[in-house]
Amino acid sequence: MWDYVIIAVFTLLLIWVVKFVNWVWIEPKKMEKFFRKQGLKGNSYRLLFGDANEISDMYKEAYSKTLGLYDDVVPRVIPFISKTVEKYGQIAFAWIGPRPQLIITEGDLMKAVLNKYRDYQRSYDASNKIIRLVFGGLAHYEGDKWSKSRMKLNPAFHVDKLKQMVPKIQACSDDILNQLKNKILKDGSNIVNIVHYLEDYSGLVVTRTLFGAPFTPQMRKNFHILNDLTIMANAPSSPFNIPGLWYLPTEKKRKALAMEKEVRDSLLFLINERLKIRKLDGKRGQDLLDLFLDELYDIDTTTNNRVKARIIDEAIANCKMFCFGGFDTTSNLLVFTLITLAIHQNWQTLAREEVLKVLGNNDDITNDTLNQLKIVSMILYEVLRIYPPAFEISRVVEENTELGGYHIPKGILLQLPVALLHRNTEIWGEDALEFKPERFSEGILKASNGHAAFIPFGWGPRICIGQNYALMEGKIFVAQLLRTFKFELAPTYKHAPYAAFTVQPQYGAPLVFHKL
Ligand code: HEM
Repeated sequence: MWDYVIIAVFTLLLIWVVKFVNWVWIEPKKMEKFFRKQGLKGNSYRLLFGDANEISDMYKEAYSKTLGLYDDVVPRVIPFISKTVEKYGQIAFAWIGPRPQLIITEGDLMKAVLNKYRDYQRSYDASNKIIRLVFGGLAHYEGDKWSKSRMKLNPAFHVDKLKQMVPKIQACSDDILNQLKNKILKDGSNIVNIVHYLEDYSGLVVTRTLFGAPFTPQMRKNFHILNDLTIMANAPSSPFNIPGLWYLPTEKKRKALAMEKEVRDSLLFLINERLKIRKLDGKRGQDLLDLFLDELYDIDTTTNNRVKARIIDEAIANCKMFCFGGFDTTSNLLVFTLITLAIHQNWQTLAREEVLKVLGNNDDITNDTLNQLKIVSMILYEVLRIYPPAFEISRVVEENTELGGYHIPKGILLQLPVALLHRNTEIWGEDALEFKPERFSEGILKASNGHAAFIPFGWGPRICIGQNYALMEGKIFVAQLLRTFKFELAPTYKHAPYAAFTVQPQYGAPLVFHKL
């Protein structure tokens, strides 16, 4: 009997060892040979860690120094990717542990990948389990499930719906600007780190306009927890990328699950409150939260509890995703807009003149007046070009395929560094690294010399669902701020954009405000 047990254990161990050696050495080396045979270039695979140590060293080195105000931020934000492309060309391979990835910076290929959403899918499953705690719902669905869900949610961001939101968003922006004024009066100092105010602004806008809910301290905390989870997942040294590690009871895993539960419980409360109201007034289709719960209103009361639980679970996943999607991205677009306008005072003056001319003494902003703010739009576009909050987009190859004349096997991770495409001098011209909003004066296509190479919100069918909403939110805040304050960089400001999940200022954004 014991003989059989020993043989079984030994066989299992042997299978595991063979699989491990295959994963850690044979497969990566085979893949490297396959890539090189096709003329692709990249670092040689190094056992188990691949490029991980080099990536980690590069980040340490990049983050140890600050930049000059006019320096390019890419070598600091994505040091490994920018070096790899510099060394090996527009399509290069690299290693995340034993996992190969292809870095693609050629614009047409990037767009080809993003256009084919069934052939190249989101990489959340492939990345790590913490990411899955945040990225659920629409952003995580694939194929038909995604297209059905996207069709259902699109109306929440339709232009007519957005027009109706203008007064509500303006009210959010006024609330935040009042807080800023009060802080300056109370402290007697006009130096403020604007990051916290802009985070509150984007959290407030999402909570009020998409979920029709109050921005409670717990709601504010939810946005930050989701953000922290993505940073935890994305840390260059994160152990979560090692297969199997998630199943061990590590402290990091316990912490991540507890953080997610706090958000989940709070969103469940929000959903239950909405369901109570709907039961009383019977109305529906008011906002995004209603669209998440739509299916629940349609089913009859005899439907089994498992179906209801599934719908609520998906609504929570979507709430988390939209909280994450609409928070850090928009607030960092605004953070870098204010930093940039503080550096380029001439553009601040031009934008203020435009705002005062278009809005005059009217307190209320309308969709029409927003459309007339051409200079403000040009500035937001130029900031999105230089500091795209999502500085890279990734996909996984679903089936063996051909791309740009290369054979790419199933399962390969594709990295598409948006920030590098936005700096390509062949597309944008020799002044690509300079802040020049005037390049957008005749529209986006003209700015990129006819190349369609401006993709801060992604490209193709899975382009950001909230792009117009985010731009409107940004324009309203910038307009209201310019009517209220002049501002410049505080002497303590250090220019140090870095890659958390989005591009952020490493040491905050202290600005000096002068009331107009
Ligand atoms: C400046 C602000 C924003 C930027 C730069 C941005 C950027 C992006 C990008 C690049 C993608 C595509 C990612 C990919 O293809 O893998 C995306 C998708 C998405 N974004 Fe945004 N985003 C912003 C604001 C928002 C806002 C305000 C919301 C919602 C409130 C939002 C919700 C989403 C969602 C749900 C998706 C997934 C769409 C899908 O898969 O169909 N984003 N965003």
